[in-house]
Amino acid sequence: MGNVPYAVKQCISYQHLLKDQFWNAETTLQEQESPPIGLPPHVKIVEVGPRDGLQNEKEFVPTDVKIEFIDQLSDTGLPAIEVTSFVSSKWVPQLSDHTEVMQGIKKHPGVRYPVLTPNIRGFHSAIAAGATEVSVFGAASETFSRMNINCSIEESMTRFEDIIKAAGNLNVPVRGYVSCALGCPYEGNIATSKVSEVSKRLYSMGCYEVSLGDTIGVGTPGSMRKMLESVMKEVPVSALAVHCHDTYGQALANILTAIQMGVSVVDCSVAGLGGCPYAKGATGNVATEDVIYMLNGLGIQTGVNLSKVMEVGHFICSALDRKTNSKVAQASFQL
Ligand SMILES: CC(C)(COP(=O)([O-])OP(=O)([O-])OC[C@H]1O[C@@H](n2cnc3c(N)ncnc32)[C@H](O)[C@@H]1OP(=O)([O-])[O-])[C@@H](O)C(=O)NCCC(=O)NCCSC(=O)C[C@@](C)(O)CC(=O)[O-]
Repeated sequence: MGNVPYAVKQCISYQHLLKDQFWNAETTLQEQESPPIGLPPHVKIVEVGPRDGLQNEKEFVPTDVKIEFIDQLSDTGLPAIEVTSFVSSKWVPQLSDHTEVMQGIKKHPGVRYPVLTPNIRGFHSAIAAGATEVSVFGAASETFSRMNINCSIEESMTRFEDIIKAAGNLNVPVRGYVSCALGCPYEGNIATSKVSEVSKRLYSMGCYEVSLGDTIGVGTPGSMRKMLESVMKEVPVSALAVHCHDTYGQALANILTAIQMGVSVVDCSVAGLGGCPYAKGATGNVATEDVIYMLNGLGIQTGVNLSKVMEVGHFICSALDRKTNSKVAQASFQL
């Protein structure tokens, strides 16, 4: 017992040490001027917490909480924040306030605010609400496509073509998702050739970036490598992003594998929030805090302030009455 105050004191100073030395990208980068050979010097973080993170929440998250959440994220240095989805409110009731959220947030210059649009109706609603970037979301699994957007892969491509054409007329950039890139909740293994085929179609249609989703978090560094080798034959690596759920605890290892292969865009969700309503059992995305901590340690720049992201994670977890899924936040706030 006599040692407790001393141990606590040590822990507190340890936390300060962490805050000064590991949370801070500048300090880490000064010591390690460039990342190891073969790794990109900069990684773009796409924050999907307000959309992917919240879409599966059972209780409706008040609109003003969503707006405050996004406004706080805008102050962290994140270059892109996925705000909401212009989908059917019957399918995803949690995001039925898409217009109010889009119109309520303070848009920072230099931050992109993409929204999900499954069809031309969603695209028009998004533009009317002030969106200046949209994402279409397809899948490499036929069954998942039907369960998620109620149409075949082929039909989804026709819908996306309409969106991309309309977006082109308005100079609105379009991002593309390929779900089930490393496995499907209904079909199990998905052929890498199918992932590369759908990725190629989205890229050829005009998506400036294709995000490869491990929707149920079953991938491993081995399957990530195999899948990327196949996709990179069809789409330049500079146009690829990875979107890893952490169901099996493999997300950081999978992201590191992707980065080692030249991918420099990573989707993640603050506090590891999330899950897809049409992929039962899948847990949240990899936590933004954990990705930034890893990248800081590798000397890879993101431009994102880790301390500020952790504060936002604390805000949203308090609002949801939830424990964070970020290991970095758990370790840092344990006292
Ligand atoms: C695509 C639809 C709309 C087709 O849904 P549907 O039922 O086939 O469409 P419909 O045309 O028959 O319309 C049904 C109702 O929805 C309305 N509707 C139709 N379109 C819209 C729209 N845009 N906005 C608002 N309402 C819309 C339409 O007006 C109608 O209303 P009703 O007449 O019954 O009152 C539906 O299946 C849907 O909304 N799906 C969304 C599913 C979703 O958001 N899933 C989660 C995101 S994907 C994901 O999480 C994976 C990802 C991206 O993160 C990557 C990864 O991890 O892999």
